[in-house]
Amino acid sequence: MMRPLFSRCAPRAAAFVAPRRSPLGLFQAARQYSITPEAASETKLQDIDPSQLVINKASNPKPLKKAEDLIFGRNFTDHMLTIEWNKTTGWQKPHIVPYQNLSLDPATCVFHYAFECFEGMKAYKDKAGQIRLFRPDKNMERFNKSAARIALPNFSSTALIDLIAQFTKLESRFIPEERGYSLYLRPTMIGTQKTLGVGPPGSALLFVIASPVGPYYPTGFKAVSLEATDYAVRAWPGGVGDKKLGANYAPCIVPQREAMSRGFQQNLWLFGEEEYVTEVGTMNFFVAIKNKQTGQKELITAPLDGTILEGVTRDSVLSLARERLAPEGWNIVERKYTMKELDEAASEGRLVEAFGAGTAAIVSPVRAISWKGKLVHCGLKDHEESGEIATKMKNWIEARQYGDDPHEWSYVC
Ligand SMILES: Cc1ncc(COP(=O)(O)O)c(C=O)c1O
Repeated sequence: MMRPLFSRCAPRAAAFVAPRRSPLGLFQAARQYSITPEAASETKLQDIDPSQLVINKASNPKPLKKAEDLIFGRNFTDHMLTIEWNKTTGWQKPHIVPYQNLSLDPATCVFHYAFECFEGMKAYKDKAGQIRLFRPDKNMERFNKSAARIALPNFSSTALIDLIAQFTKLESRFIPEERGYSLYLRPTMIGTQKTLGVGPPGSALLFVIASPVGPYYPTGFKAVSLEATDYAVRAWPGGVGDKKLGANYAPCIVPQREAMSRGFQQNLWLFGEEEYVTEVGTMNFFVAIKNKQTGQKELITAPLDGTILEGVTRDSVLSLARERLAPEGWNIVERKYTMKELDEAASEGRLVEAFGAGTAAIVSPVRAISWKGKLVHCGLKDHEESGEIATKMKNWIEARQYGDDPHEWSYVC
């Protein structure tokens, strides 16, 4: 019988460990993650220390699934990375243990008040067989921001990247060699204190699990159609829609199911009376439009105003567009735009293409959007499944993920 993971969980009286960061560093961390100086003082506790990693290997390695049988998020590797935290001593020794159930008291705060945040990132195998993480620093930055917003502890990004790299290397046999395959990594943090009192958790667990995944479009791009949701909102100014909290996701399922029941693959989230376009399902959204006045081509996406997730792919698309499309005459714009504006551009033949952007698919071309009872066509011809920019972006980003285009975004484990 395996030892339950939480036998180590009770806070212990331990020696005080001197802070690693200067007081100025602590203040800056507090500002960066919008946490109070009191919360920042928690960083005086032990930070995550990769040199203390304890590895307990699985005695029964799992048989590998055939690459073509992989279903997203259904199969998991042999191990998991776990790191416990408590408010008395901070982060404990990291462990890599056999993949196993968690044992939690029914009164654990995560079950009652949703103290949970997570990340979604991928590891790729390059032609030389090396394992590469794509922009893990971005995921760690967002993970820390999400955790701080729900009173979970922060940690050193570089320390967790180091541990995720070690964990990923240990699981490398699960990453198929073929192009398009990868290992989806799910860093997760939960509050583990046993209490029904509503307050900051006194203990937490950070764990990372991994699931081998195949190409999102095994037979090439398939453009999707969307339903604009006008009866529910995903996020609002001052809310938490820009954080990757589990609590943001469950309420999105019903509108998504509604859209699917009417034959649309995803729903498009609008905001406010103006019906600003924000995100599509669990992806950021881009549109390419010819400007009405100047005729200039513009690649537009909603700004980071707190109502959309700060997607790593969104940032990659913007950065590549500024590097490679701007010199060709494209204007790259982060601004608010409305569904009415899209409809007008479509009816005047100025809507060139639209696509979602996220880790799962990289880009997801959009054929049409159902809005106020009509279909807004997004520029694809009937026989086309992707526009030019979506296709280029997928190729450019993939080249960096798989190391064909060596770049600092790719972290060799
Ligand atoms: C709501 C939401 N928006 C956007 C994204 C895209 O983010 P990323 O590019 O970091 O995967 C995600 C990804 O999980 C998401 O859940």
